[in-house]
Amino acid sequence: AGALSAAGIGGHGRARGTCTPGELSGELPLTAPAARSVGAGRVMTQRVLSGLDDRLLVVVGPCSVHDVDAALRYAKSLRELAVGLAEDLAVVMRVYVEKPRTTVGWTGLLCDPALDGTLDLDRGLRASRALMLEIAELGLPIATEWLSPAAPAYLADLISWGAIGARTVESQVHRQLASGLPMPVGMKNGSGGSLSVAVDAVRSAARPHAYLGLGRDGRAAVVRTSGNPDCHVVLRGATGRPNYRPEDVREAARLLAAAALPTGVVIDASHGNSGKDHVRQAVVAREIGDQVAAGDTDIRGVMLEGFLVPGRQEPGAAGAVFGQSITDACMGWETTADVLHALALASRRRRAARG
Ligand SMILES: C[C@@H](OP(=O)(O)O)C(=O)O
Ligand SMILES: [Mn+2]
Repeated sequence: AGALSAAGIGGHGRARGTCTPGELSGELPLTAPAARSVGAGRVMTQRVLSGLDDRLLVVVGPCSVHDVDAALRYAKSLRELAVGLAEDLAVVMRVYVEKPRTTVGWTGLLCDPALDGTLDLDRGLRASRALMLEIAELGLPIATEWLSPAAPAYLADLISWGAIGARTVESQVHRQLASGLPMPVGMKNGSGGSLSVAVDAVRSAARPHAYLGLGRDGRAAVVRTSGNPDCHVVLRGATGRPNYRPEDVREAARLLAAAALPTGVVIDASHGNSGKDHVRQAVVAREIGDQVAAGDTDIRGVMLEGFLVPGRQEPGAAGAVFGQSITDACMGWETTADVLHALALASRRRRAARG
């Protein structure tokens, strides 16, 4: 008999209560410094995405967080670099605690903090919120992908920019979720490369919705949303089909304009745009920088996957490498810093070209 049997549905699962969102916030409250960082990060991303702020948004960090010490070490280095480049770049750190898998695999810090399939979500929820709090208190805005519809109730107050991934961008559940979130949300193009599903997702998320959700008290709730006006498309390519080039940005702008939506996009230099090859990713990021320097104002931001050590390793590998991704391959710190300097120069050149 499954959990759903309690509801008379029958099924193969079983449910056991966990902390409510209110209880987790009570254990790990949003502090004033963290709230200031989150709020400033939301205003920054909204202003850059709308074009009010002419800098370039850079969403950068590891594909996934599996080791909180390594993530914090990275955050401290990134914060320092972000301050130095703040004239030209608006930097937000990827703190991805939920990982969508094409088939099966490790599902992230929130679901499997021990990296061993024990799926201790009680521990993962706390580890995720505690890490995000520490990073926000550094004054570094945080980006994350929203996967479980219940996750925002526990973590949204710490996030300045969200993503709906390529595997869930067609999901009405995720579009409804995004329509009520208090931060800009990037809609990745479909895993097969479809731009239109991302444009549809932006349109849907901009509208009010009502859905069955989770309240802070942990009870099921009817969630009513007003619509999120700060959603946008993220060009992340697809297998063998990169979409970061000028003609792709023009196509995205055409589809967005046809839907009476703002034409600004973020381009993900990783994933389908570089075949998850961290060496190729740096080349792609520089090419995107060239497009920015040439004056392309529809490119509002760039997503990069970078960590302390380049490449990737298997989860739980013997002799695990500190600061190396256990999901998609990432650029190392030095390469990421070089790319950020190049993107800052590109942003400066775009500003100069616009006079
Ligand atoms: C999950 C992945 O995003 P995408 O949905 O583009 O594969 C990522 O950002 O690590
Ligand atoms: Mn990734």
